[in-house]
Amino acid sequence: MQYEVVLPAAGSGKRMGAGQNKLFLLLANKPILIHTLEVFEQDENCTGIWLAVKPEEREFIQQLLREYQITKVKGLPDGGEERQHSVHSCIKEMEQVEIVLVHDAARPFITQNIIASLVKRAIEQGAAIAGVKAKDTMKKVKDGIIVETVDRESLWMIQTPQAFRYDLLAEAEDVAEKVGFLGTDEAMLVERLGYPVHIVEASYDNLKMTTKEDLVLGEAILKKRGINS
Ligand SMILES: Nc1ccn([C@@H]2O[C@H](COP(=O)(O)OP(=O)(O)OP(=O)(O)O)[C@@H](O)[C@H]2O)c(=O)n1
Ligand SMILES: C[C@](O)(CO)[C@H](O)COP(=O)(O)O
Repeated sequence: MQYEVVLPAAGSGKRMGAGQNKLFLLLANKPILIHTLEVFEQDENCTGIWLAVKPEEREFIQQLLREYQITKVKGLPDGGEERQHSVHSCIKEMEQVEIVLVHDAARPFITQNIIASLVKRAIEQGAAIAGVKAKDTMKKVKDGIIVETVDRESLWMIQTPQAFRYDLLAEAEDVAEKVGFLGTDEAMLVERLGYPVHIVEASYDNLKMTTKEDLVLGEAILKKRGINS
């Protein structure tokens, strides 16, 4: 059940509006980035971590890794213009492993149980991603007017981790780069190859820290887990 994980951490946090990389913001007095890293550092099945970082932030992040005794990081490749490029830079640098997970560094509430379910399914099926069923009615809108209500029963809100056989994801990333296809998650790149991607039900707590409101929710999730500011 071993795997290596790619954590894209080279974003700009525009929607957070913090004026800095949102991963450096504190939740319960610890950087968001460290919360996420500690889940994988403490997972015995994780044999390596790859962090895509902004060059100008590399030294600060390396300092954080030392301060919080994160020992599994194998590389800190340069992030790219888009999230997909940041992930691809890690995939190109790492050596072939059986299973690779891609997980947003901005999702600090992931649990080892969900990770284990994803890795197991990826070993069985080749590709498996985290998600939760849509709770709200979803509609397509054009020019401010509803054009379609989408059947909610078939809708899932997709998260990370996304787990793949390494060679499958590497091929999908290479093909996407070659044809100039840009997706919002890794599964899209594998789907377009015609390969079935399986869903694993995760948790509504597996939030991505995106806007300021998420920080309040994040503190509440940590408090629920007995981790207080
Ligand atoms: N070029 C990019 C863009 C995003 N990310 C990472 O991908 C994850 C999910 O992206 P998102 O939540 O969109 O982060 P940002 O791009 O920083 O946010 P925004 O879109 O609000 O600027 C984050 O951990 C972010 O650091 C990355 O490594 N490289
Ligand atoms: C990969 C992802 O987290 C799945 O929901 C999401 O697409 C990332 O989007 P972002 O805009 O790059 O945060």
